[in-house]
Amino acid sequence: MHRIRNDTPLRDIPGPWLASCSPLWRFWYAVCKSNYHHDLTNLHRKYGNIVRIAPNEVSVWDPEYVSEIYSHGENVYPKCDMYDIALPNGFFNLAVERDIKTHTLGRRAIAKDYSMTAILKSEKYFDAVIKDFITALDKNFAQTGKKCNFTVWSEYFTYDMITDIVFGKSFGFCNAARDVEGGLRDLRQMLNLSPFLSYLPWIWPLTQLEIIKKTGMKHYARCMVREIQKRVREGNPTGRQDLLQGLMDARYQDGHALPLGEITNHAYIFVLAAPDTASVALRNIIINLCRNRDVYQQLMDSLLALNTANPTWKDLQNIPLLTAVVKETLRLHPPAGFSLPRAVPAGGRTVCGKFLPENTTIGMSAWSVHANTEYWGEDTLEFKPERWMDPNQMYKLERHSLIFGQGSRQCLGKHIAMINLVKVTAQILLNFDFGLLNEKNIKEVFLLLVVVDGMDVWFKRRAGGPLDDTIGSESEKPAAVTTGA
Ligand code: HEM
Repeated sequence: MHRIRNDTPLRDIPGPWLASCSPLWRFWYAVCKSNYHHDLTNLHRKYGNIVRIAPNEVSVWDPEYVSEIYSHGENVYPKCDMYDIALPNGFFNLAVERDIKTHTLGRRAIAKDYSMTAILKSEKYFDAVIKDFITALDKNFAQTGKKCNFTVWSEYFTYDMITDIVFGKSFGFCNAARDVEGGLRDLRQMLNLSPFLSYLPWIWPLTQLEIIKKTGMKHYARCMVREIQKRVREGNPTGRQDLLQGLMDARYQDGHALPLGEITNHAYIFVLAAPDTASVALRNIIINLCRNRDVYQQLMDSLLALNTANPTWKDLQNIPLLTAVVKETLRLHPPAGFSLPRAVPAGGRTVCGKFLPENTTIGMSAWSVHANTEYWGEDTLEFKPERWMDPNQMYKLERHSLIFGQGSRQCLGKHIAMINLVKVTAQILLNFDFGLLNEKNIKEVFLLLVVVDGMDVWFKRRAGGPLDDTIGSESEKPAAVTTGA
């Protein structure tokens, strides 16, 4: 232990003694206590801008280093070996590829389909999924008076949303009001295992055991493979340009198509990356609106002033507060709770005044970075959407926050997530009055992502809202919730 701690230039970097010589410190906080997102921030408060959190790993707190560690181009810090945990099938995997050149070429081959302009072409399909969600909330909760387990229902929505955009049809969780084919149960099982596997690397060989593969992802994997094989067999009868079609049409610079194994990996990653991140964001948006009724009221007034039951993305851009509420929620409760680890490039680097040799693992946690009062000011932990409406603050936030990561590995689905979160929030507000139940049961759990469990919500049709057929004359009411689909 003495040698692990001291036979390295990292010996001078402050941090807990146990962390400097064993992975057990992190295992205790990240796996056993499940509060690691806050524990890490407290470490930085105690030890400063750079902290040793494992024998070969440091965490950095100063937001100015975001552009150094998560950059574009030649100077990129590559992803570290923690990403090898994703089960390899031998084909390129966008989210876990560590080689910079391979990643750049692979991302370039598909990136055009994920720009804001490209994603907005699917707006009418998003509207249809949102409509299913609103109708299901109305039928199952507003009309019955039953409490809604919003932890689960927000996942139904985001799973429907991502399967619809990837495969051209949703898996129908909202309509069925249940976890179709056990896909969400599989995702949760995998999420529960992920800190354990990530922070105790010697456990990795176990992931190859048949029994773990089967319990973890059996149904989920079966659904993905079935949809892809069907597309290969039957072509694309609807002609809809969904993401799967985009992947099949995509070409590398030299003209070659993506092999099927690579397409499968992309589809897997999209359906893995979206439901948990976006659903936890939606839960936190609802919580913040319930706890900040002044902001809620301002938003309602602006939405009603639009005078339409089906505002488009473009209409909603006239309400900067709405996008600000979504971004502020993501800033205060970033779904990704782990510290986006990278490997220090060849030759080593000096960071926060400390020399780090090549291959040191280095990372920044969005939770810690966003909580840095020295950089952002004393009110950084307060819910203040207006900070996103001040051009100076917004510039700093867009550049140095880590909600979607930064640089060449920034989230590919950022626009999908933002459009859907903004639009679904608007529809929930327009259609329902709502509030939290049993607030003391709501808890955040660190599972690499920071999930929100135990969230119950009541919904009532909003008087005079699109679903309401008892109050107000026809002329006073906005049109019924129909979407462009
Ligand atoms: C609120 C929702 C979301 C959040 C907060 C989020 C957050 C992130 C973050 C922080 C990263 C960087 C990880 C790293 O650097 O290690 C990332 C990467 C990624 N995300 Fe998201 N994500 C969200 C939604 C989505 C959606 C809807 C998709 C679906 C297409 C998606 C696909 C990806 C992919 C493919 C990557 C890897 C990109 C690469 O390495 O080139 N994400 N996301």
